[in-house]
Amino acid sequence: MGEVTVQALKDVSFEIYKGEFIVVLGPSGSGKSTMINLIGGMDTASSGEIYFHDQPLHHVNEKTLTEYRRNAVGFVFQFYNLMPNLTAYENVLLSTQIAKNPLEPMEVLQQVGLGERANHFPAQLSGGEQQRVAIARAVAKNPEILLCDEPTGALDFSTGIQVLKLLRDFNKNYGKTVMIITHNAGIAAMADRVFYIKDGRLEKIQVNEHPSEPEEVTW
Ligand SMILES: Nc1ncnc2c1ncn2[C@@H]1O[C@H](COP(=O)(O)OP(=O)(O)OP(=O)(O)O)[C@@H](O)[C@H]1O
Repeated sequence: MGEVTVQALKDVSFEIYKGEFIVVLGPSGSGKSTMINLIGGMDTASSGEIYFHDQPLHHVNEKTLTEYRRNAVGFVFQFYNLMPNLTAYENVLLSTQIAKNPLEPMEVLQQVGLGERANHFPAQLSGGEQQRVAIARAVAKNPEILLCDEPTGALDFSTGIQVLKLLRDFNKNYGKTVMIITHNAGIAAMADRVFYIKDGRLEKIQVNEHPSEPEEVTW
């Protein structure tokens, strides 16, 4: 930034395995979003290496990154980012139209409990319902990795637990990798592994031998 150099991540090195449920915890500004954006191919690192299976994501062109994002990655954001002028169904449908091996949009909407609300626009849905549409949209692409940036940050406790349950179901039922970044230490109990980020460094990785069920999580 002008004369100031901000190093968002430093010496960070780790592997994520297929089907893991990872929670990344850290204070504001510690580098969590930067990490998830690098893994999701939304940002490129100024140095270092990132691989998805054997495919490098560093030093690749925008077309390769676009294909990677399109086929391998689903994103869930804190503030849903739904298209306001499309219905719930159309929001999900749109993402399946660019994916290689998508799931049936209506089936996924039913799985998140919104089959009856498919023809409603985002403004006609509550925050929790909008987040469920956003999860359906990400899941319907059938990605290998689901990256979630503060997915429960704007929700009340019980709606947050419902959303965590959906993310956990996707992880368990489809064997997909889920990574959640959050300030909320309570969510860490659900993870197979917890990454603690501080000042751009990966301070510690904690392994949970017995991850909690979403219903047991509290904050
Ligand atoms: N585009 C950018 N230009 C300059 N600095 C940036 C940029 N993006 C992030 N940073 C800085 O990099 C550091 C890490 O930011 P990042 O957004 O990854 O943190 P975070 O842990 O996700 O924070 P929060 O929980 O508040 O979202 C911060 O110091 C931030 O100010």
